[in-house]
Amino acid sequence: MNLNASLTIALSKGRIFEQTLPLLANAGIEPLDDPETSRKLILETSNPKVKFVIIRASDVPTYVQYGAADLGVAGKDVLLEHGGEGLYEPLDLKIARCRLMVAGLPDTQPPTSRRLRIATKYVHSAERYFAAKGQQVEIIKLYGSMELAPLVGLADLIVDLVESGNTLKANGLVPLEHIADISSRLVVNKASWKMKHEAVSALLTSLRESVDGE
Ligand SMILES: Nc1ncnc2c1ncn2[C@@H]1O[C@H](COP(=O)(O)OP(=O)(O)OP(=O)(O)O)[C@@H](O)[C@H]1O
Ligand SMILES: O=P(O)(O)OC[C@H]1O[C@H](OP(=O)(O)OP(=O)(O)O)[C@H](O)[C@@H]1O
Repeated sequence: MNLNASLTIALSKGRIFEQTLPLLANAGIEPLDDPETSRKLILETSNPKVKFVIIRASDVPTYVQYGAADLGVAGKDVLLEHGGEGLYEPLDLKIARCRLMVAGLPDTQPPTSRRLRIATKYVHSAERYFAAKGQQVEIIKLYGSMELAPLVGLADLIVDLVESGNTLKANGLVPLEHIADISSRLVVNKASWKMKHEAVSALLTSLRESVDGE
């Protein structure tokens, strides 16, 4: 792909990097270093006009919103929390698919003397979900290992991602309510969309062809 402008793409290590790589490779973009072994945070690629910045999954929308990256790949869960300000979300890459769910111990009863406590990393999504149901809850913000919270009495329920269900099962929890289907999306900085439209469109077209299997 012959680009007329340079592009910076924000990616997170792990499943998003691994699953985005084949799509970018179809567009002729391959990293010159492996982020799993290199400590570099800026990776050059086989296309001299394209570089990757390697950041935390939940930081991707922020980098793209402020134009520190032109594009990024972020889970819909992360985008729902961020709110999407300053971003376009033109393509569902259909990778890193899972569900955002309410889960808990199988026999969970709503408490009578206090609000239901929900432990989650997804504070905004959980607030919106329970508010829409007209249920008053207390949200407890955690940064990981949500599955532990009901086991040690920190919360009644959790809101977390479920794929195979193995993590819930291993901890004696069950999925209870489905909040949203999640997959990763290509996000584009609104200014880059205008100023670098030709380059962004070329990449978008190529990624769309890969996703649709054309
Ligand atoms: N078990 C899973 N199966 C499929 N997709 C998942 C799963 N867990 C997370 N995802 C998706 O992949 C994205 C990246 O997840 P990853 O585990 O790499 O980052 P994280 O550890 O959740 O984020 P951070 O480092 O910012 O805390 C998530 O935002 C979500 O959209
Ligand atoms: O239904 P499952 O297939 O078991 O997947 C669900 C698990 O996957 C995610 O964690 P992940 O493995 O990404 O670890 P993390 O805490 O580093 O995000 C999520 O937070 C769940 O714990």
